[in-house]
Amino acid sequence: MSTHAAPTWPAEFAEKYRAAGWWRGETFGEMLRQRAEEHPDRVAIIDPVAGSRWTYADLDRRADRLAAGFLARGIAKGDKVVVQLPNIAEFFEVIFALFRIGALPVFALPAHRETEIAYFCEFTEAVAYVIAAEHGGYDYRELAAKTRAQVPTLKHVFVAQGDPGEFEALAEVAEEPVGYGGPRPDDLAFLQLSGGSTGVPKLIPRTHDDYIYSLRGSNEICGVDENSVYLCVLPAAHNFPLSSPGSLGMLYAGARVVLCPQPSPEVAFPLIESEGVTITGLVPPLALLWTEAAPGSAHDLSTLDVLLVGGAKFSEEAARRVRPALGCTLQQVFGMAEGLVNYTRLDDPVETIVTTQGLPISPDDEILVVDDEDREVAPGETGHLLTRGPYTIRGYWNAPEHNARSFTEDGFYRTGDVVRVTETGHIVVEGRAKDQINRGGEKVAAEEVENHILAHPAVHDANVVAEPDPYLGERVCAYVILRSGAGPLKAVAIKRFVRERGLAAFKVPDRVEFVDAFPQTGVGKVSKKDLRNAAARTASPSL
Ligand SMILES: O=C(O)c1cccc(O)c1O
Repeated sequence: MSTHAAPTWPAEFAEKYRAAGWWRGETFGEMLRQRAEEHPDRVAIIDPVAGSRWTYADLDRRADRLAAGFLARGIAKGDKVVVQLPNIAEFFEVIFALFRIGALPVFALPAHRETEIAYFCEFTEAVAYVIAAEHGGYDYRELAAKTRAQVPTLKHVFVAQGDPGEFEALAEVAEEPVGYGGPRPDDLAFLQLSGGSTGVPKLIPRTHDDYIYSLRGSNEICGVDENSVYLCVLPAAHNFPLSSPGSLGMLYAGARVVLCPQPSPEVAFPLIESEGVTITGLVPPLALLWTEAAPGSAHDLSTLDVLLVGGAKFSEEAARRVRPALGCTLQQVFGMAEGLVNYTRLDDPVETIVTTQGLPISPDDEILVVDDEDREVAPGETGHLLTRGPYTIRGYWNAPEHNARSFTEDGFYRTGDVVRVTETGHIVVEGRAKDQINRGGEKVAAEEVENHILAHPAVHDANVVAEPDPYLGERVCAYVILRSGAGPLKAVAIKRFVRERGLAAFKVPDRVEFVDAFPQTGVGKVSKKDLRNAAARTASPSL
């Protein structure tokens, strides 16, 4: 059955999820077609910068025409297309065009640079790359030129917005729609990025059936209906704003998405007022900022019903301030692009909302909390979270060795999170076992950053750990041992070196400390725990 380059659900699980009604045989392409037939004139996407308000009929027609243009350029079912776009309406036009023909978007973030983009393109043998000409003061055409020179499979670069330069403008690609055989519901819909803890990012294969179920489940839990208006504040391709319940949840419900070009209260609050936004999702640092700004704001935020906060730990004190400041219900969300998503429920008692990360979406989400030997801990005890279910992957794309470590033999995903489950079944995140820094919701794999620092000719060894930050929660701290004989080096030289290797800015160490040796554990391994403690002791109170 499977043509996936990744493990998928065993037949008996697939049958169970279909019989339970979780997988309903829907695809994204058909879903949009249905919505456009049901309510063609309802507004689907608002892009305030471009001034566009696309109805469901508009989005449907655009996706069809672009799909035809992609097909005419030889982009076919199963092909990979790296999509790196800011929060603009074309993001949806592109991904629905790809969904329709069964080509797979690979969701890059605007913050990714040469190293990441070249890796995504090479690893997936991408045939096309979609960018905006410029965004946030950065020229993506230069990035595309470098990437194309490096990746032979990459035949097309499409520029969705701005001067295309040497590349093809997306607006020129559209053609009269043609017939095409779309994907099946159990085919892959796209590749999402893992927060990961390994040297290179892992790719997460999601199917139409499984992802659409997570949208339907999220919509129900978050009270989304056709009157909802979602403000997409975080980068649109991120799993959280895409699906929890996110933009795709809105399109599933026949609701409305307002694209926010920038997350500051100065930009977001006027949009909440003018568009009557009812629901949005933020990472904790932004939730803090909004909570501080709202009481003094002249803007009417009264339409806002629900604020989802997730991506990193949200402190109880900050959580308590959300309703008084913003006048809306807080919903904590603890999710992962690999699948499992937990929400506090809208009618949970306040104490539950401010102290837990909620309950899974599905009755068929299986949760295990285990010790270091994979034995279940006693109820209420803290341990490693393992999970399996109707929208949690059974393996990363093309990564058999990594999969053997990240999944148990019976298909549970090792999340790397350390949790406990309360008597009511609510999950409380207590920490993590994976070697990762959670920088305000952006997950940074320590090993990936260490590898880049190690490439510096003067560096003998490097260890990267999290240090506390009052705003981001955590930031990236690198401990570096220089080679004997290497001249003195400044911290900025390491930072610049890493940045110039073409790494997303959020991965560049915030602090670099030079040391003569690393603390060791009893068995002589580097003690990251001691390094984290040292970093915490010496961290400056703010950036
Ligand atoms: O990846 C995440 O952090 C995340 C957070 C909230 C909701 C999600 O779906 C997520 O994937």
